Amino acid sequence: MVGTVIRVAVVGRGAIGAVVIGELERGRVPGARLVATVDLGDSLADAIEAADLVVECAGQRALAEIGPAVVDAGRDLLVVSIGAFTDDALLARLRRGPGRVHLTSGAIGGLDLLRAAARTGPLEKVLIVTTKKPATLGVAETDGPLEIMRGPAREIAAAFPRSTNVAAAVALAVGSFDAVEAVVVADPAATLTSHVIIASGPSGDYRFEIRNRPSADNPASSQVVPYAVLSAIEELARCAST
Ligand SMILES: NC(=O)C1=CN([C@@H]2O[C@H](COP(=O)(O)OP(=O)(O)OC[C@H]3O[C@@H](n4cnc5c(N)ncnc54)[C@H](OP(=O)(O)O)[C@@H]3O)[C@@H](O)[C@H]2O)C=CC1
Ligand SMILES: O=C([O-])CC(=O)C(=O)O
Repeated sequence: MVGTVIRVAVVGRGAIGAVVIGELERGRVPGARLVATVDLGDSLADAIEAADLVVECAGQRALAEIGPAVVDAGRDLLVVSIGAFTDDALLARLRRGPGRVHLTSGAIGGLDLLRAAARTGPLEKVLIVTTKKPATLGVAETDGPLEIMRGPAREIAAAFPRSTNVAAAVALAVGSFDAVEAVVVADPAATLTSHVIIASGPSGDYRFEIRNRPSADNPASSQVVPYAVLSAIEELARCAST
């Protein structure tokens, strides 16, 4: 299979999708070729037919709508809107395949270490605190940092579908949506979006602090996210060709 090029379809042409599409069009991902892009109203069936890999950049509701058709057709699916998997049935449905489901690391990192730590035994504590500007979270202006919501990652990722997919990514890495506590903070001074992840367990104590520049096109999404998607596509292309 050396020299295989994977054919990529991108669903969603918003802040994340547009950058992914542009970089693929410019040939910046070795081993991958853009064959289709899909926005609301376009034919998903044609894109699935043309592609080996479908990249979802369209939101949690869109993932639930398009995911089954993608994997049923035997196409691989790279998921950005991971918070949709607060619905256990959706994740189980997609994992039935035959297409495979892959997740982007998105706006955060450290998921590999958290996954390893969770294998050493139950983690005593896993916390993710996300801080964004109030308008970005869709809440009223605040005078200073204000905690908007705290709860299990399952509730938070569903309550803020455009802003806390990272809580779901942490939950999937450690294997529990209910053991991960997530907090959303609105802060008018948050010119950078921050995600602080704290965990402890038998293998040690962990603390990651991520401070991302928001996308100019959609401040709810961090600028780095499409580049995480592109890295994942490159890795999948490398795997397909060896
Ligand atoms: N894993 C992570 O770390 C992160 C995940 N995300 C997730 O990524 C999603 C996309 O982010 P972003 O690009 O910034 O959002 P945008 O709102 O900028 O773009 C989403 C695009 O998808 C389109 N769309 C909606 N439904 C469908 C559908 N059924 N089929 C095809 N296209 C559709 C929208 O069209 P229209 O505008 O017409 O509705 C819009 O153009 C977010 O909603 C969020 O859930 C975001 C950041 C980080
Ligand atoms: O881009 C980010 O910083 C995180 C985000 O919106 C999400 O997890 O949905």
